[in-house]
Amino acid sequence: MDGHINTCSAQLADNMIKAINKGERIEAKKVYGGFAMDVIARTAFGIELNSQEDLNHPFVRDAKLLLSFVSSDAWYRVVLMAMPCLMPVVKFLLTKVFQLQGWTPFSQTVLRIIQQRKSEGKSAQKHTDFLQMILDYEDNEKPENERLKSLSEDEVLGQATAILLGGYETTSTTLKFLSYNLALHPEIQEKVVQEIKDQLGDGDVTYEDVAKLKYLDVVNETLRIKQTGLGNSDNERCDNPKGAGVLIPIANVLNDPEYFPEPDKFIPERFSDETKGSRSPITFLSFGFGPRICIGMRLALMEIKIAMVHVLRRVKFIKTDDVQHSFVPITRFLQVVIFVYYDCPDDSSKELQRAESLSMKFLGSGSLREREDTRSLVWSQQKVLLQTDLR
Ligand code: HEM
Repeated sequence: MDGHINTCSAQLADNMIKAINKGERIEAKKVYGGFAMDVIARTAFGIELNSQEDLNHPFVRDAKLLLSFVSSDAWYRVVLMAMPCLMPVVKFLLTKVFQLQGWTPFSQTVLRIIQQRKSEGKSAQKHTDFLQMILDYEDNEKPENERLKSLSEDEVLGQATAILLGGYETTSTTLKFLSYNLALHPEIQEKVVQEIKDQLGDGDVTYEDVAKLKYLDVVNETLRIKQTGLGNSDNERCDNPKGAGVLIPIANVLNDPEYFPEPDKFIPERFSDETKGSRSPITFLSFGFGPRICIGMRLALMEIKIAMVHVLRRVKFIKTDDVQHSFVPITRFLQVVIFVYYDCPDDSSKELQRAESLSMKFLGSGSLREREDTRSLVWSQQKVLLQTDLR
């Protein structure tokens, strides 16, 4: 898998160099979005593409359509957040009237790949992607009673879609803000570059190499200061009313001075082994916590770090005040008006109760604009134009 990520990262760095040679600024979300799409296409579906250059590839086109359809600005998500009781009406409209336009082309693409893999028979096992891993459950040669339950086509499709939806926006937005923060803090950028020089050679970056890059945990500080997720949930352990949505605004925990002194400052050393060890692990909620923690966390961190190594070996991010703010839809603000908060039963873990009380502290104060969760939604809309140069 790290081989696929290295290939995409090298493409990413090449594309940045092309922009630099043309004297252009780099629109961070565009290049990192292309990169995240390429990594998902290769690691999850075994499709080799360079969407950073070829936006017309059918996989990219279908995936982008689906992503726009399920985006958190979508009208039906806002309606459902405010009025979950309207679920049957929205479901009817989406399936019968609007025909799930975004969903159909993507699911057809994935179903085509599944059929092709099935027609390849045993030789399909040469594919090393996520889709093949879940398809292989069906080919399990163990005795029937020891066999893992094989997944239906719909389930395979559902899992594949979850990977696309979970891995695209989050990873590309994190890379966008990481680059932005490194541009704002040249001394931190140089420390990262020095660590890469000291710890690694020039070639591809392996999983083991990534573990050597301690200071590159600057990624975690980026996730803390400009978190990409709005909330997390632990439905299994909490006693929610049937049908209730659960969102824990993680931003207030990540910005609580009790755990992260001077929270508005960008200080990667907060994530050094010593400092990290002195905090409860639940204070870092960027990937969630507990049984529903992000399943893509390790992949995301590896992907982001490998990308940064390839880019920072060749490219320098330069400080500029020119960050453009694009239009923030009103739906984004509406979304944060409603939170259905859960009531933890007494037997839930202490950590969860702690997170709850931190969240309540936050929820009880401030105007809508000051609320951290609103800030995180606005941040994810920001367009960042990076000023770069050859290193
Ligand atoms: C920086 C990148 C990422 C961040 C910040 C992030 C964050 C999160 C968060 C906060 C959750 C919710 C956890 C909860 O409900 O408690 C989540 C769930 C999830 N993430 Fe990620 N994620 C990232 C990357 C990825 C990637 C690369 C993938 C897939 C390859 C992925 C797949 C998923 C899936 C499938 C879930 C749902 C898990 C479940 O409900 O059991 N994520 N992620």
